[in-house]
Amino acid sequence: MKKSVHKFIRNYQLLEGVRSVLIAVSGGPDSMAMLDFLWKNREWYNIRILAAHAHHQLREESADQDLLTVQNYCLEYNIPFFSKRLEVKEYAKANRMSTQLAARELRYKWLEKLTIEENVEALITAHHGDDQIETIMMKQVRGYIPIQAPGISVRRPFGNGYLIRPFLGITKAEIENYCNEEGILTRIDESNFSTKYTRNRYRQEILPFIKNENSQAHVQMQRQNQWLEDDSAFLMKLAESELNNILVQKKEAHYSISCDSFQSIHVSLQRRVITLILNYLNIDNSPFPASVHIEQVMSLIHHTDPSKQLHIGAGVFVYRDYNLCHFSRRKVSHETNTDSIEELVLPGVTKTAIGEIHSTFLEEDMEVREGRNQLILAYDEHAPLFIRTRLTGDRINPIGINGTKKISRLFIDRKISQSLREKWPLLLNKEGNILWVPLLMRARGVEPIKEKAIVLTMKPTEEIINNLNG
Ligand SMILES: Nc1ncnc2c1ncn2[C@@H]1O[C@H](COP(=O)(O)OP(=O)(O)OP(=O)(O)O)[C@@H](O)[C@H]1O
Repeated sequence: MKKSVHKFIRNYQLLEGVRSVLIAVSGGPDSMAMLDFLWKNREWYNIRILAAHAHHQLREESADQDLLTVQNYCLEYNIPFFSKRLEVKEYAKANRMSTQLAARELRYKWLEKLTIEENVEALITAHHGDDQIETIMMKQVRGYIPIQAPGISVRRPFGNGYLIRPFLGITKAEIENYCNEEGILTRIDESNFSTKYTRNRYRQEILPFIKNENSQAHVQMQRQNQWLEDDSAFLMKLAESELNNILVQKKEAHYSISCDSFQSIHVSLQRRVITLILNYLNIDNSPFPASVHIEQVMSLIHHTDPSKQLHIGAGVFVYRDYNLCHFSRRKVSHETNTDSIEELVLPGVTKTAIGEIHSTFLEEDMEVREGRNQLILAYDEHAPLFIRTRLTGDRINPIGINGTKKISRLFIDRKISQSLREKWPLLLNKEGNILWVPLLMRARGVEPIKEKAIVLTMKPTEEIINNLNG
């Protein structure tokens, strides 16, 4: 293991020009091994070592033990040690996110501040080769924009310096062996075993299969990821200069490009140009665009349909005007309009003809009961969400029934009046699939993924309640 890590650090020149590092230590075997390894090799690399531990105040007793484990090691070797109690629960509540996400966000914010204050060139985390495999597999399955590398970066800009991961070339088993051999005291994170978290399911189900096929899969994936990262960085640079060539107009919330010029560049750069523009317009950094948005814009530009306007999400609209393609950010109305498609406000309240749809992020202790008036779904898979009224040919894959059902048939079966049928909201996901006809039917296969799930609740008007009861 020691040899592999030295080789990895040398090959990627991870500590070149680095004089001091801050190691993020949770108390688990990975980061304790990192602390021990770099401490014992500090003279070889000529680096100053500092350590930091974030106390998330979640599982109080065990979190105190985590802190003590790291603190004791640092005391023993006289390593400068920093720790902070982070208000994770409050932050999660205020930002309507899971406690896991909140802990990560707060931790990285604090660590970034520390690296700047302590004037260190690098933050070091102990992500390893197994983490790399899990991350790549999760991204492949869940979906990501394949113009970037899917895995964990060996090095990326962070604070005034870099975030570095020297263990990406070795496995968890190698790290555990190292801890045993060196007699390092470590803590076990119980949450690593719960199948409630997506990553743990991959760790338990997918990882053993891959390792059985090729015990060096982590080395392969690490290399592939690095090559993809280098290729993407190069192509993105090219796309930036192509964008300048095809740009006809650029205003604060508006970009116009020439379709002819766009079509003359390579398809690989076309996708990147669209991504660049959509990202420039995405001021609040919501998780967007998705690859499906890029495909939609590509087809808008290639197959001229002048009447077509795309609503990408985050208030960004794309439309054509002869040889021009316009990208424009507008304010999204919070009330639905019967003849257009609107993005659902997340989290928030959207008024519809039959009542209000309340959307919130799922909290750990929230009581929810899925039914016709409530839907829970995975944010990453489905958002942005849209609502619109029915169109001819609309169908849903109902839960509990094989095959699809016509929305028009559903309205007839449930004796919804003709005038209400025209106003009834339908909920669609980013791919345009109908997920929910509020109060009437849910689609199959929209089970929540606990990491970041949205709860949608329809609060119908009195009139609708009476109508449905009657
Ligand atoms: N409480 C903590 N305090 C300091 N560092 C931590 C803490 N928890 C995790 N880390 C650092 O982050 C690394 C990754 O840990 P883990 O996989 O649990 O975190 P994560 O939330 O998935 O992080 P990431 O978003 O970086 O993948 C650890 O090896 C360690 O270096």
